[in-house]
Amino acid sequence: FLLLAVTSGAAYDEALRPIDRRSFPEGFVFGTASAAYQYEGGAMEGGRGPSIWDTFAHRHPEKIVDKSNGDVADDSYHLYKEDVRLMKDMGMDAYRFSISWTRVLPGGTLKSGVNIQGIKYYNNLINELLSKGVQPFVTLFHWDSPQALEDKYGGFLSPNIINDYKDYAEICFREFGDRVKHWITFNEPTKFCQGGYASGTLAPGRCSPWEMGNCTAGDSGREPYIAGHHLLLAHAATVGLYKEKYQVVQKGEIGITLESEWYVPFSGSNTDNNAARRSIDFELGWFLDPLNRGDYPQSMRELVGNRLPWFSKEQSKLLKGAFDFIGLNYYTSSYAGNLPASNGLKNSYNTDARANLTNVRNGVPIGPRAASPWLYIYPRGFHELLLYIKDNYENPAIYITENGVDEANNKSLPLHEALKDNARIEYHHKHLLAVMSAIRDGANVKGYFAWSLLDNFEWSNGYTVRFGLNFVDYNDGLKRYPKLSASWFKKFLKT
Ligand SMILES: OC[C@@H]1[C@@H](O)[C@H](O)[C@@H](O)c2nnnn21
Repeated sequence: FLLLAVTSGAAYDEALRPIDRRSFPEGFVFGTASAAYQYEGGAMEGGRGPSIWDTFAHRHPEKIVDKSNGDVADDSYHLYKEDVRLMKDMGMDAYRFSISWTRVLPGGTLKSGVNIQGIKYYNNLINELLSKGVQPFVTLFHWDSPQALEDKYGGFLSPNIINDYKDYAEICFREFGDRVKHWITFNEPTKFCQGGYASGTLAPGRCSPWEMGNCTAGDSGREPYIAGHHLLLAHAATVGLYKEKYQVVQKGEIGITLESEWYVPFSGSNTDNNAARRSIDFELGWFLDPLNRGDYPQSMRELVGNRLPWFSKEQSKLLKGAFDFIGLNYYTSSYAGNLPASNGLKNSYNTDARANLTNVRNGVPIGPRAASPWLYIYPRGFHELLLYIKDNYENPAIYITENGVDEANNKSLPLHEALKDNARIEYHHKHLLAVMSAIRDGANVKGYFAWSLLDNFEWSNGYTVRFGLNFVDYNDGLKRYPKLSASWFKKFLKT
């Protein structure tokens, strides 16, 4: 027992104990994840309307490292059957994908008309998945709001988005809910609000003049919180609709995908410990506190003050417990040090937490760095984060909806070399061990989705990094080639 206790405690760090799916609870779901704008392509095909990402990538190619966009991406709009074959071949139980709001409602609103070709595409994808025994996990919003609503009333900056989002969700419940039993309302609201409205590095690319995003408009100290507030109200309204009108008949479950890093205090000082806690509050608690207890974290109330909107009593009630599960995306961890409150700081979500975040302490990185500059490999953080959620948020049911690592898109590497992604095998192995040890410590984790099935359009990094278990040859018809990690998962999942 002692040996088990020792290995289970630090297994994800040291000994890479051999594991397979039988190391996880019966019924634990394994899958891969994707997103519409990053995979589908067919941006102007099949009646699809423009999203804010179409506008952002075309209007600001300078904001994308290789000036690329998602017009074609992996062309899953045409190649989805090949994608399903790959996941089936790995032995995956499920596939998490997102629906493009503007492929279903090109003008964003119900009144502007439903695009039958869009409904047809998603029916084809869902039916193909089910025919191969793969469960669909559907994200309704993965950052690609309708441009028409951005133009009409500023998208998530307006409360009008609440009803328009709810109408869009209801179309999806009605058209696909007989076969889709796992719904995710939003993907990573923190990243969407921070990237879209504080730093301006993601669509719609709004920020204050002093931020790095070189934006033409925005207010980094207010707009992230306004957008996040309306997103939470849209989530609550949609969960209420699903539970009232669809869940009893369709017998599905609904949740939201949140993301968080783990934060290690830079030093053992109290001020650094508090900075680490504030960092989690501003990243995870921003959305998980309202869902758990009906209001934002105390630290946000104190530090953001009158820039942080209030919930009415009724809204708090609608929000509290508005989920059957929490989707959690984990990739990396950082050191957090206290950032003394100084008058010189201009209001921005990016500095409101008063934390100085770094990945290196005294010259030593927290872990090996992947291709993306923000991704340092620290599996221990996954274990700590899962236990933190268990202990501070009443142990909610959790699906790991994304976990993964990237390598650089090295165009001079011959194909057979590019497929040797041993670093990705080690990453997933160590992070799966971290999940196992968290489950052993009582965390209620129900599934794990690797990001990502395929190499894809990586937002501001374009196609310069590769996150896929399967290689996509962008120079030869977007052909897919399983990397070594795909074979590793095939063995891991084989029973
Ligand atoms: O950066 C890799 C991936 C993106 O490709 C996903 O779209 C996004 O949900 C995410 N969140 N954290 N990391 N990721």
